[in-house]
Amino acid sequence: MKIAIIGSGNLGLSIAKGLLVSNSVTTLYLTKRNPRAIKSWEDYGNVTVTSDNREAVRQSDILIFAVQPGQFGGILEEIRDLLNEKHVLISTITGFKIKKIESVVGRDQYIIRSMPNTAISVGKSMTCICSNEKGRQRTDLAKAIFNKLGTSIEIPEEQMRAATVICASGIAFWMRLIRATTQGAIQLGFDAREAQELAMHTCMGAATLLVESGHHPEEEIDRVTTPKGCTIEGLNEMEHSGLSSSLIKGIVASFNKINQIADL
Ligand SMILES: NC(=O)C1=CN([C@@H]2O[C@H](COP(=O)(O)OP(=O)(O)OC[C@H]3O[C@@H](n4cnc5c(N)ncnc54)[C@H](OP(=O)(O)O)[C@@H]3O)[C@@H](O)[C@H]2O)C=CC1
Ligand SMILES: O=C(O)[C@@H]1CCC=N1
Repeated sequence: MKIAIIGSGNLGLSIAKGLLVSNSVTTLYLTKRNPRAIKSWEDYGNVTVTSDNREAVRQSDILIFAVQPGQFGGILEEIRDLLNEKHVLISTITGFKIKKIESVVGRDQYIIRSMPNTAISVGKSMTCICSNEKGRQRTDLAKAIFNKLGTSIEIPEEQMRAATVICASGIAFWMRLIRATTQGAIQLGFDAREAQELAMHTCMGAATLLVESGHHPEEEIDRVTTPKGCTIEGLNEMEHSGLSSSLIKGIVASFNKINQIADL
């Protein structure tokens, strides 16, 4: 696959790492306006780092856009005359509707909107995708790419804002929970490194249990909570302090913020 990542910042480079580690690219163009800081990515051999978006588009078939929302329209204008039947446009840009993309490049392009997260760099992204009408012919391709870098599902475009909160911002939410657990473990006597290791691997174990069993979380909680035991004591104290409620409120606040800033 000949892929270009237009906008190689936090997310763009996470995608690049995932693609390279999983051997998913023949050639990879990485673009940004100031490419000097990422020049060392060319050491991979099949990677070209450049500020020339047009050259990247000419040399690639799959174009992954990972710039800030305010930068995307101008870039589409810049490259639209180069687009042809070989190109598949994959946007990761928050709140940038397919209709708005089509208004610049036309409806006769394969357009996919995606919402991955930074765990794509380690092949563990939960990625939601949707497409324009023509793009439906390329959703299998997009899914194949994102499934190599984690798990993907197709959703209606109206749910992309919610997917952004749960999957993309979600990485930060889970990180904060892991950090809080680490702080608790340090207070109980583990050193910081050990504490983080215990928190990370327990978190991974919990998620893996659900993924592999298909169980509801409460079913697994029931297996752990000994009557009159320490687990239920801890869980109830957390709930008295609003654990579930504060998570839900945070998710809804994040969603409301997207509604304010996004053009949907
Ligand atoms: N970060 C995340 O976890 C996620 C982000 N997203 C979405 O992905 C997009 C990117 O986010 P993020 O990676 O955090 O943002 P960053 O600001 O880290 O990256 C944006 C990149 O775009 C480059 N850029 C800006 N203008 C141009 C241009 N004209 N041509 C080429 N490159 C350009 C910038 O580099 P330079 O200034 O050198 O040009 C920068 O490296 C956003 O729309 C965000 O909503 C979606 C899901 C998760
Ligand atoms: O925080 C943000 O607005 C962007 C979108 C999802 C992740 N980062």
